[in-house]
Amino acid sequence: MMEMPGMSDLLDQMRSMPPELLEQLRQEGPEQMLQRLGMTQPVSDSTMGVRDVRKAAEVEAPAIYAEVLASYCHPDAVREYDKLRAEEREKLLKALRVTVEENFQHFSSQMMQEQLLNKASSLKARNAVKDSPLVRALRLVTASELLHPEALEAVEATLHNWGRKMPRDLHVMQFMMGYQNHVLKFKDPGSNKEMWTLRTNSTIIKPEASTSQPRKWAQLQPMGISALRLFGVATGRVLVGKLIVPPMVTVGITTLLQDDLGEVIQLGLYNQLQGGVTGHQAQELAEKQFCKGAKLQIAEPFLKIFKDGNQGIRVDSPHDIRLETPGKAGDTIQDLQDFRQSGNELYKNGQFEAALLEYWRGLRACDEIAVLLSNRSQAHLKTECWAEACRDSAASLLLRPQGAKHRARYVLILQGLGFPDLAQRAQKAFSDSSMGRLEPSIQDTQAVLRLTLKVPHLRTGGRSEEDSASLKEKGNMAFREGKFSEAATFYTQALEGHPAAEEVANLLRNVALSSTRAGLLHDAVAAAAASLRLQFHAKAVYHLAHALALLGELELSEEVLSQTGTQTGTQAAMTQLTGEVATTKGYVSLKYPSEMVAAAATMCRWPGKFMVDWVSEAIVIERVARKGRGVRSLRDIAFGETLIIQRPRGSVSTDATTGELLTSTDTNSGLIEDASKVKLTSQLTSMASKDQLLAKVLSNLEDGTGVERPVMSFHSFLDSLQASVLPLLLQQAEFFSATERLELSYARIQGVVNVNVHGDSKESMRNWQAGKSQANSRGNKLLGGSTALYPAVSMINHSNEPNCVLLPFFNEDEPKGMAVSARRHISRGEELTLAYLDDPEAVKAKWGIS
Ligand SMILES: C[S@@+](CC[C@H](N)C(=O)[O-])C[C@H]1O[C@@H](n2cnc3c(N)ncnc32)[C@H](O)[C@@H]1O
Repeated sequence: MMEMPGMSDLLDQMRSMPPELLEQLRQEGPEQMLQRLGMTQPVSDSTMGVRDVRKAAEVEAPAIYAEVLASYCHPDAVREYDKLRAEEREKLLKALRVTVEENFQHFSSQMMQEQLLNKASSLKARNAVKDSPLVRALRLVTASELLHPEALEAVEATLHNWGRKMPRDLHVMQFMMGYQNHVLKFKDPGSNKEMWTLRTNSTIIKPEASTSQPRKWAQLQPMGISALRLFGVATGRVLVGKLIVPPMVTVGITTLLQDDLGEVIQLGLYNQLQGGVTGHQAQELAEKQFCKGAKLQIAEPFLKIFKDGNQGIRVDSPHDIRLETPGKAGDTIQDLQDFRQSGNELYKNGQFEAALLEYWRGLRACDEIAVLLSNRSQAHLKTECWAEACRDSAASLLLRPQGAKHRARYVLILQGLGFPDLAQRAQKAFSDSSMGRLEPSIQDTQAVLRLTLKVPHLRTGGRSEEDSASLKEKGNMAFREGKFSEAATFYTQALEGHPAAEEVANLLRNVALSSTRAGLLHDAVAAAAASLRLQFHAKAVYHLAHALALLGELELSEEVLSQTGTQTGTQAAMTQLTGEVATTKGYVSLKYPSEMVAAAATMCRWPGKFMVDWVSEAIVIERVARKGRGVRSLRDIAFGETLIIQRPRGSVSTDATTGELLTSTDTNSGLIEDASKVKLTSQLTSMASKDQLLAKVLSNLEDGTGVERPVMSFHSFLDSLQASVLPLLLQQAEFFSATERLELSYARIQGVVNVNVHGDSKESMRNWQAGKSQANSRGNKLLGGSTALYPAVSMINHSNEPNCVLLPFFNEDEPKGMAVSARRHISRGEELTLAYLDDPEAVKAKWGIS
């Protein structure tokens, strides 16, 4: 990946420009300014994909690029081409086109900027360049007057070694030179790393099957680098190697992998960092996760030629790699504190998923605490204190999910509590049984939470003088003698006296907070509840009540809050939370009154902190002729009635003037996607590999392939309590049976994003907030904007004369949520519709809807 000159450079240059030139640029507006940056292609201005662009160029391009290959590239590359099958040749020529077009834009923009700075007159048209294969290739997409001879020469120079296999040492040396420049810029305190322009090209990615079944790693046959075939997927094979350089990050991670035979190959790893972080923020994270020395397995690798001309493997789906990072996972107090600190740093940067990984790495090393909790749950089980037993058992499973004894105990306890369906589901999840799916009723899950969370949180009593190990031994002895209550008391004392207990409770509280921020609400509940089994802390109660309220469990949240009492420092926050939960409960019981929603929409501000996913009982998802699924009314709906309230299930906002200008181009379609959409796709891809609930929601959304998705209840599209997550356990794959786990490919998620997300430019959001325009008259998002997914809202089909209206709510410039209201009376049985965009032509181009 090549790094591009920053937009900030241009802005800085503009400040030092002659006034008349500056005025000329201002008058030209942002579109032209972007063109001067070399972005001459059309921009995908909103939410869903554009279908046909540059068809003429598509027809002529292969022949012209075959000429480019023969005229400018090394004979080795031509020989490689000759060896390929027709469809692989086509891909090679497309890869060449990506290099030519992207490098040309890069060099042109560099020259344009230099000239802008040096003399205004250079903006005028220049002499025509001589005809050549390269010029003919670029004329397919660029006006003749924009072809700078210097830029053409620079592109030509980059083609000499394009597509050739490079000797190992040269490859490493070239990489390290690039890395040093990259890191110097990144780590130089003088350079403004907030302002980088980052480009990626997604024209040639691995063709992926649309299956969402987990990959069977054990069945893959190992292979070496020499067995890779250009533009082919090594089906049924796994490449194993070691990373031999530090990672270099722009949009994806570029690094080098060496196999057992000492051969080296470049890797382009996308969507692999926790939370789908990209850009400069990702460098430190990548250095941690993809450090030199890490062992990597790549399933069914795909070999291509990158934009920089190097051969290499591109990986887009997190499920395609397995990584073993060297480093500690110790359980000393210092280790735990280190994990907490590094997690906290990431949390401060807003990298919640990455922070969670650090916290969990620490927590998963806490065997002794897990055993004590498990022993105590066994003691409670014997005395049939099921609720206590359940909480301890779940807490121990968070620390040690694979422990067979811990798992068996959890199943027994659910039975003891009186919930055989839940127990059976847990049994299936833990035994990876392929027997049919079982989803217990949501009422069962709610009931277990009500029972278990009623158990008072343990408050630290007086500590015993004895050390934890001998107290545990005493507990074991009491247990063997059948004195189960006594055993439980000894285990409690052993936990209180354990040197790591406080740190584990701290880590769990941090998990609860980060999980809430990352939208992993079941995880937040589980972690907060577990921390309270080790130590009473008002903050843990707060996190627990907060996550429950966001899940829509308002009464349960109130019950938890009522158990707290007061604690200095948190009382104000608790009082506020209690008030907010009560207010939200009022809104829900009144079905979000239309006056309240309308008043909030006028101000663009949602009253209070909470927005809880909610859908009116008046609407239902059904199959609709020729539209897939849609939403229908079950009764007459009054004008203004609120129908859906939803928080985004993933949302990204960007501002190119204060941050990165990140774009992704698809040379096939000629589209440039903006930063917020590129980042959201990456975020959802990474998150869905950790979060089974999100994976399930995404797998049930349309992805543009024409495959019919099942009719589901609205409930399954809401971020609310879901019965598929076992009580007080996590929404991560390890707590779901292998047959139920979903592994969604990047291509699938990209399709879902194209069809379903809502996006807006910064400019249009501000106008909307100032009451100046409609929210769905989008502007250019390249300079800044937001993209978010609202799964329930995206069930509603489009109409040019819609009967519903979308009301967006913002928190500063971040989308906070969406309301759908009736914009006129809707009769029973009518389909609900929204106008995706105001312009019918744009709707036709993007969704093919006329
Ligand atoms: C955001 S989704 C709406 C829900 C979708 N029908 C489903 O089953 O998931 C957008 C997609 O729905 C379909 N669609 C929406 N409005 C339509 C209309 N008026 N006519 C035909 N298809 C429509 C198109 O396939 C479009 O890509």
